[in-house]
Amino acid sequence: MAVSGGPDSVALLSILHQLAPAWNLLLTVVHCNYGLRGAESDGDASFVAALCRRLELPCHIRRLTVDRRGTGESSSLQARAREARYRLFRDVVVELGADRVALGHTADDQAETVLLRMLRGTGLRGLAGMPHIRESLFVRPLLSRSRQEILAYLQAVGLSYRTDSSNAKSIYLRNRVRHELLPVMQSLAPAAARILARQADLLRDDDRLLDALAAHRLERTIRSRDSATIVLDRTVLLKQPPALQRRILRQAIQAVAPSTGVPRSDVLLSMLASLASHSGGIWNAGAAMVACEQDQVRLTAVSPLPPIGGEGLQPLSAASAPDVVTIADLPSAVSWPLTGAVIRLRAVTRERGLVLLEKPSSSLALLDADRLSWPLTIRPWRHGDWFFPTGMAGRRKKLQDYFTDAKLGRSMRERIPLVLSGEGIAWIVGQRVDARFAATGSTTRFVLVRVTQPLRRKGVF
Ligand SMILES: Nc1ncnc2c1ncn2[C@@H]1O[C@H](COP(=O)(O)OP(=O)(O)OP(=O)(O)O)[C@@H](O)[C@H]1O
Repeated sequence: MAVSGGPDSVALLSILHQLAPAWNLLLTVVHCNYGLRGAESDGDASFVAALCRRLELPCHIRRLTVDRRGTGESSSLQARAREARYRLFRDVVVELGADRVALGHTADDQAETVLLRMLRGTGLRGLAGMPHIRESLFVRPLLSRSRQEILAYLQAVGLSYRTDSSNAKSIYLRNRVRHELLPVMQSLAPAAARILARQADLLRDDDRLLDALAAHRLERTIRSRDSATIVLDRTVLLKQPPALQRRILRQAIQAVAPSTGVPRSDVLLSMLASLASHSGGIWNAGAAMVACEQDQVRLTAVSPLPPIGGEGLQPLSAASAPDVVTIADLPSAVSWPLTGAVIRLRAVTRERGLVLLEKPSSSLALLDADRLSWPLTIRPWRHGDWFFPTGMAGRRKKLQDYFTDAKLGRSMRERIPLVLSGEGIAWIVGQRVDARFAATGSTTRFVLVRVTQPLRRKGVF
C-alpha cells in the first residue's frame, strides 16, 4: 500500500487492513519522503510509521530526492515527484516480491484528472482518466468513491490524517481545479466527481474497443517490419475511419519506439493531413521518425546514439528521403537522413541556458523559445536562402555567400541541415545561429538544439 498519510491513503490502509484476514492479504506499507516540505514532510513520515506500528504492519519509509530544477516544459516538480514515486514502487515490488501496489486515488482525483486533460485538450484516451488497474500491478480500489465518502469513513472510524500544505496552493493547476472548478460543478450537480469518474469508466471501455480494433487493422496496414522499422501502406491507412487512422499511427509509433510517450493527437493529425495531401516530409514523434513517402509510411526508431552502419537507426537514403523534417514538439530527436547526424531539441531552464550561453560551441545552438514559430522544420539549403548571422549588426546575408566565405564546398553545403522557424533560418547546424532567433541574456525560455555527428570530419560536418 502506498500511503502518503493523506486522507485517501489512510482510509485505504484502514479498509485493506480490515479486509486482510478474509481476503488473505499480506500487507506492507511504503511511504516516500521527498523532504520537499521540510519538517512537514518528516511529520508525514512519522505519522505513517506510527499508524503502521499501531496496526502492526510492516512499514518502509524511503527517502527520495527530486531535482527542484525544471528539466522540460511539462515536467513540474509534482510530476517529477510522481515519476520518482512510481519508480520506487516498482523497485519495492521486486524487493518484497509483492503482487500489487494499492494506491488511494478517489473519484475526486479521477474527476480532477479528467477536467485537467479537458482543459489541455484531449481525446477519448484522456477522457477515460486513470484505469482501476494499470499494468496488472497498480490498483486503485477507491477510484469510484468520492472524497466526501472517504472523509465520512475516517470520521466514523476515528482515524486522523495529514494535510499536505501544498494542496492548498493555487499555483498548481490541479489545485485550482480541485478548489475552484470542481466546487462550482458540484454546486450544479452534487455528485459531479462521481459522475465524471463513472463517465471515465464508460469511455475507457470504448477506448479499449477502438484500440483493439486499431491493433487488428494495424496488422493489415503493415507492409513490412523489422526490429527498428515499420512500413505502412499509405492507401490502406487512409481508407480507415479517422478515429482508427490516428490510433493505427500511434500504435505503430509506439511499436517502433516504445520509449516514446503517447504521441499528441495534434501531432498525429498533422502527420495524417500531410499523408492525405501527398505532401511528403519527415516527422519526428519522440524517439520515432515518420517519413511520408509515395505510397508508404516508414516509421524508424531514433536510437540515442546511432551506431554507424550498425543496428538500430537506419538513416533513409538520400534518394528516398523527403527533404523536410518537421519538429512538432519538445523534446525531439531527429536523424538527419543525409549524414546520420542526430539533432536533438529540448527546453532548458533559464539558469542552464545562461550557463550554456557562456560556453559557445559549434555543436549546439541556444534559441529563444518566445521568438520561434512552431512547428520548426529542418531541411537542406536552397538557392535564394538568406539569414541574419549573429554578430553582423543585423545585416542580411545570402547563404551562398556565407558558404563561400566559410570555404564550404558544394558537397558539404548539401549535407548541412538548417533548422527553420517558420520561413526563417534559425541555425545553420554546426555553423552559425540567426540573430532573429538566438537566445540572449534577456531570454526567459530557452530551446537547446544539439547535434551529434557519428562521422566527425572537419568541424561538425
Ligand atoms: N509520499 C507518498 N508516499 C507513498 N504513497 C504516496 C505518496 N504520495 C502519494 N502516494 C500514493 O498516491 C496516491 C495518490 O497521490 P495524491 O498525490 O493524489 O495523494 P495525496 O493527496 O498526497 O494523499 P491521499 O491521496 O493519500 O489523500 C495516494 O493516495 C497514495 O496511495
